[in-house]
Amino acid sequence: MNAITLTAEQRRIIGHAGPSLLVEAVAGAGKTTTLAQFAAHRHRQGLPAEAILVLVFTPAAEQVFRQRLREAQAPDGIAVSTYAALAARLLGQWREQGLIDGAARYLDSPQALRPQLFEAIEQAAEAPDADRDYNYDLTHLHAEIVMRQLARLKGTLALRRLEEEDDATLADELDLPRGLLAICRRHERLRRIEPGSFAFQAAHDLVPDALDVLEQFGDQIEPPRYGLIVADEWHDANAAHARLLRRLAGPQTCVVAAGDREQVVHGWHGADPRYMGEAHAELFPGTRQLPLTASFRCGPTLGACAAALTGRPFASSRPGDTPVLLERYDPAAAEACAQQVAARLRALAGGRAAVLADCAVLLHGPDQSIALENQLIRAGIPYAVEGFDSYFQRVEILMLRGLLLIVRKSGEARSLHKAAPVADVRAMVRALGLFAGLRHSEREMAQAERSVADDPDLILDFYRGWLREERDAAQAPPALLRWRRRLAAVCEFLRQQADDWSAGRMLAHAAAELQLADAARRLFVFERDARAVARSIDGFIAHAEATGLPLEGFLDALEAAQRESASLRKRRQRVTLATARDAKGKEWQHVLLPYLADGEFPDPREDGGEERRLFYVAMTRARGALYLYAPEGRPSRFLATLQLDRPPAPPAAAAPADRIYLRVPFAEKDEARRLGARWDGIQRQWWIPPSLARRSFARWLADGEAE
Ligand SMILES: Nc1ncnc2c1ncn2[C@@H]1O[C@H](COP(=O)(O)OP(=O)(O)OP(=O)(O)O)[C@@H](O)[C@H]1O
Repeated sequence: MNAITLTAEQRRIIGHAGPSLLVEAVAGAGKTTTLAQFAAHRHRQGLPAEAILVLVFTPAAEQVFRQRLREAQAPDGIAVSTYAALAARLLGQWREQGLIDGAARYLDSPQALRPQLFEAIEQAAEAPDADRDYNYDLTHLHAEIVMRQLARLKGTLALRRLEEEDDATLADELDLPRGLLAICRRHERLRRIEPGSFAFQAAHDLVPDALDVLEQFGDQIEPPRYGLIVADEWHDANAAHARLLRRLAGPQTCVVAAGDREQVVHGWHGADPRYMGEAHAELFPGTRQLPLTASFRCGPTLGACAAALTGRPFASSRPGDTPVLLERYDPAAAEACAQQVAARLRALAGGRAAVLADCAVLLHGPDQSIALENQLIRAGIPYAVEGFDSYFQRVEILMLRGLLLIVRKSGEARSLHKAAPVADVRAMVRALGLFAGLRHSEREMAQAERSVADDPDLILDFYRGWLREERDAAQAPPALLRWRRRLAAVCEFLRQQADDWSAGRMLAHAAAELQLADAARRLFVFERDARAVARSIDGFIAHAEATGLPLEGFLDALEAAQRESASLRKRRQRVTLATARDAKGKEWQHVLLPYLADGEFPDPREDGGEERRLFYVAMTRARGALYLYAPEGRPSRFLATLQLDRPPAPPAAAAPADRIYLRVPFAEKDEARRLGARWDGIQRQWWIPPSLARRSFARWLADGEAE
């Protein structure tokens, strides 16, 4: 990238010398760029790289920040970390030093946490003071509710109060059932043996645990001290993040945070937009707020759409426009949307692969990728899948592929090795075992995978032996045993039809008989994940049906497509396929948003506000143009909000970069207005142009700014 010329606003931020600074700005206004330049500038002024810490929320944001640091020619030694990774590292160090107990087991997925969730539910149900009005179900849905509540209570630090306050008072205050709070308390007792000693930890425990240790053993621990801590995407901070940041900042630390309230997409873990305002100022008294007024990324037309969506002004300083184009597709035609997306990409690239590298197709969820990947493969368009697995490798698809391998009349025609790569055959064994709820040890599972990988025809033996045997009948729930028996019956039945039925028909039969959507619910704690899996299964079946191929032909086609996909994904210049959530902080010249249908985006089962913000994040990733794809008849309701039929936006006015912002208390706003100050709706601050005499506004300016 060419070196950028920093604006006066950016220079003012970078030159900030006080202890704490907060920047709020719309998408693409240069927050990350300016923070990276800030760090580079401090380093050039003599602050060692090791004294600088950059904190972000996701590995994807970490990647973006490192890139911006390189652009700012900052040294490699600057640490960029997620809060969770930092907390894990600190906990590890304290364990090594013997300050805290070393036994904590890390549970890396909601599924892995499920037994503990169920145990807490059971314990709470059996307690003498159990809430008679509460339903202590041992179901996936209930586990999800508990898990979400735990993440939120931890993120907001309300869980700590459970030890000190009684459930009834707290339940009233937090507007939660007393039974649910009691389960959360049980769970925390199972987990936290004593201060500094944890039986197990999930991702949402890491930051609150590190904070607890810091607060409880503060006198024995010397936390790492930094000269500068940079907090990007600060709008996603919850109370635990904010307190950890406060603890890490020593008296000499400069804390610089930036964010955009309209981009909060982590409400589920208690993200609190107040940290973009009054709560931040409470933690870091004397915080200075400085603005970045306009988006460098999104031109006026896209800016006007963003403003219409959010109800908040969106200024642009991009020299060119970012047009927004809407294409309709026929929802009755199976792959129409994916075909139109592929055609657009082909037209954009016009044979130049480099263009593709600056294009992204952003999805609401990974389950939407099947038709798209197939179209890209057919059209020979190189692509990369970011943040989720290509559909060939997803657990539900591996399970269906395993099922097809079981029911084919194998052995005679060719080896199974030809039907799928060895690594996939192993993964299929694991996926089948997962869906069937097999409780084999890791060692036994690995052995089964190895034998099937050595001789893939053994998949049949695996199925006959393990899937049908019932040696864990005593522990397995009866519904699961019934499901396994049904699976065995479906497989036997389908083996009889292998010569006559198409692969699509077989899969549709299996999905209906085995109620695969419900089976997915058994596996996933989060309803959202289970729904995505169910939709992905539907997508795969629709694809198989659309090919009309018999089983062997379909397996051949699948294998060829997978080979082609692997080779396309190896190319250097390729289109990015990602979810809107994973696209946060990134940008591309062309952004395509497919499947903007009613019921898809926004998903009516998700929080409406968060879905709108997710849509805002997705659309504001575009620099050059944004392409929207909506079905005829039932488009996403966000499209109407965008007011796409307004006349074209005028070219961007020059960046209002030279505004001088004032700190005017609410009671003095009329006085400021009378003197000529103007209101900036984005920054929610009063400002004056440089042409006005600053002396008249001195009381609202920082020291040194009034001259
Ligand atoms: N002074 C400048 N002149 C020109 N372009 C700039 C300038 N500062 C930043 N940019 C460009 O603006 C674009 C957006 O920058 P950046 O990603 O830092 O914005 P952001 O506010 O962090 O965005 P988001 O809110 O989406 O995370 C990038 O392409 C960046 O290179």
